Amino acid sequence: MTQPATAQIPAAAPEGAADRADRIGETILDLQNISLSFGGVKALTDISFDVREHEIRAIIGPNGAGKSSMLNVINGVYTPQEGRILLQGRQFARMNPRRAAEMGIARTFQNLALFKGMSVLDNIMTGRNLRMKSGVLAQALRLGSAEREEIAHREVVENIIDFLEIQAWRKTPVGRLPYGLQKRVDLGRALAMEPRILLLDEPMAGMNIEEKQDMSRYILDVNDEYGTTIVLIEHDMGVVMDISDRVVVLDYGRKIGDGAPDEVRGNPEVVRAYLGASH
Ligand SMILES: Nc1ncnc2c1ncn2[C@@H]1O[C@H](COP(=O)(O)OP(=O)(O)OP(=O)(O)O)[C@@H](O)[C@H]1O
Repeated sequence: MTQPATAQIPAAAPEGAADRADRIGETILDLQNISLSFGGVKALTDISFDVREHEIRAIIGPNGAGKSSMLNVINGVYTPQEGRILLQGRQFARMNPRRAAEMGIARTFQNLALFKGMSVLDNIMTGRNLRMKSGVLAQALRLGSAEREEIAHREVVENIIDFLEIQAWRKTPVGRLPYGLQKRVDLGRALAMEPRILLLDEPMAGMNIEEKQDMSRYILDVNDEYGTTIVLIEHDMGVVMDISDRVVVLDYGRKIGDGAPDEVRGNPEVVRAYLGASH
């Protein structure tokens, strides 16, 4: 059964949005006329939007709207047939995951990409891989420079563990943690890359209300304290409207809305898409 749009699109003003608005900078990521098809299926049609430095930018839309595809275009997993990506002023017809990571894009996954048998500490440490200079052999032999490097990396990881308040589970295998905490560890792994842009794929999926509130606070804190630009996909409209500076709305692979939460909430096409949606 469908619910009235007002029930799905809450009217709460974004908390702290005015403060953050002062800190939002120039465009850091610009998607221009992106089209992506899988065989006969058009996942994205002529989508353009930009992301500004230090912004929290949400991508929303009903099931199958193209949100995950858009995130996969940004981090180079999918190559669009048309359009271009401008990242920090450099133009790309195609991105690839390694280049995206080297240019400071990190990502969390809807279906967690953690090593369940490894500890919280070691999982977050995997996020440092790209930044490690010394090879596996030097580290295994604990050669001087490799040891110093590992100590420095561990310090970054310990700071992230403190920041996310997961000290009590540092040595616990991730598979033994409740789902909400595993999501927090996945965020920690992405933060360990010290990203400039963080892509969050449904960070609150499967969480209870309390876990959602915690995760919202961590996202806002990452944005504030680390200055990280955040692009997030989220189904929970309440969360999106509360924490986002601007929202892009997709429906059937097309952009039907783009603006501040209040503007998007009042957009008749967006209301129609959500009234017609089954979730
Ligand atoms: N790898 C793929 N191969 C074929 N079709 C795909 C692939 N990935 C996505 N699609 C199709 O592209 C369209 C957009 O899917 P996408 O997963 O991007 O939407 P979404 O908004 O993220 O959906 P959801 O909210 O359900 O996760 C859908 O029709 C989907 O079936």
